[in-house]
Amino acid sequence: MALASGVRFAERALLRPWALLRGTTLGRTEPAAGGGGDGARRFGSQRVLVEPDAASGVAVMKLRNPPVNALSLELLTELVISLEKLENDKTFRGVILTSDCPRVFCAGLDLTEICGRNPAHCAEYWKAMQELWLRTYLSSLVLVAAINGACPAGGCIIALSCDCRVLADNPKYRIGLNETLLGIIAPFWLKDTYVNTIGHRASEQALQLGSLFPPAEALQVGLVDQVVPEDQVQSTALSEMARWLAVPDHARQLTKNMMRKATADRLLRQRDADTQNFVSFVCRDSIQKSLQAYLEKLRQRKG
Ligand SMILES: CCCCCCCCCCCC/C=C/CC(=O)SCCNC(=O)CCNC(=O)[C@H](O)C(C)(C)COP(=O)(O)OP(=O)(O)OC[C@H]1O[C@@H](n2cnc3c(N)ncnc32)[C@H](O)[C@@H]1OP(=O)(O)O
Repeated sequence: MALASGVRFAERALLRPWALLRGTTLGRTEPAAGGGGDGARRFGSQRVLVEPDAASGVAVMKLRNPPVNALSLELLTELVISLEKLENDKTFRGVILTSDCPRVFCAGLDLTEICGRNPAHCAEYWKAMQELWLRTYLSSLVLVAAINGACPAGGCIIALSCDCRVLADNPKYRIGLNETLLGIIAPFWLKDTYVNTIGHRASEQALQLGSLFPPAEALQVGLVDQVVPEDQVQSTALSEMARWLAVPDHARQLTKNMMRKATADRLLRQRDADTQNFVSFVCRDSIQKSLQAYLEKLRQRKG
């Protein structure tokens, strides 16, 4: 079959996610509100709600890890498994990724997963983060991010791994990689994803400054493809999806692979070294202190 052998190669190289699954409730299926037939049944897990529409071949995947969809190990694992499930079901050609939590798309890494944790836990956590990025970045499905809330750091990376981004026009919904402001450094594959999206000079500035862009600026710099009123985010994401699905799958998939494979391969070639770098970096006393102070500031800052 003509379908990207490169995509398959990369997919084979990925970890099986099942080993990561702890205390999740994946596979549960329930009728969607008001729904009847198979196409209206939703499935998912505790932290990821999937609303599939078999007729259109599009599923809406909602992150629901309140209060801020921080990427806990469980959420990362459930996202990988839900995506894999949709990829293996040939009924589906596209996924709209959005948030079920008000005002926040995704707050990025769950800092409690790397603060005061032992190196083994940090390593397990980072491998799950790599896995989610590889899966989304190389997904054979069309992925559209319907960004209906704040989208810093790891949240931004999930959105950038999609094929297209629609952001709600609310000045509080800022998007970008703010790692430097936490005293940490974006690893090379986050940097590569940024550069591939907005170019080298804009990334150089934004990464060093830890810039979080409000909607108009995010559109201008190319971090998102559309900015629309909040109540039009889903409908616009669906229109974008239709545009992408109008292209024959095999041609689109091969082209996506051609554009993204080299970037993904860079991580695949040095996954263990990247994990070791991450662990030794975040386990430093000075970095732990910065992260603790940042978390404390977040907890004290309300509203
Ligand atoms: C020299 C060699 C080097 C080689 C090194 C290579 C390796 C480098 C390693 C570095 C890794 C880099 C990767 C980083 C990616 C990341 O994702 S880091 C995470 C960054 N995230 C953020 O900065 C977001 C922080 N959160 C917010 O700004 C806000 O919460 C919000 C805008 C998302 C939402 O605001 P609001 O609705 O007002 O909610 P809050 O009241 O702020 O928060 C509610 C609640 O949630 C807790 N919380 C928020 N974010 C996080 C988080 N990311 N993790 C954990 N918990 C979070 C917050 O503390 C509140 O908790 P309480 O209710 O007070 O308990």
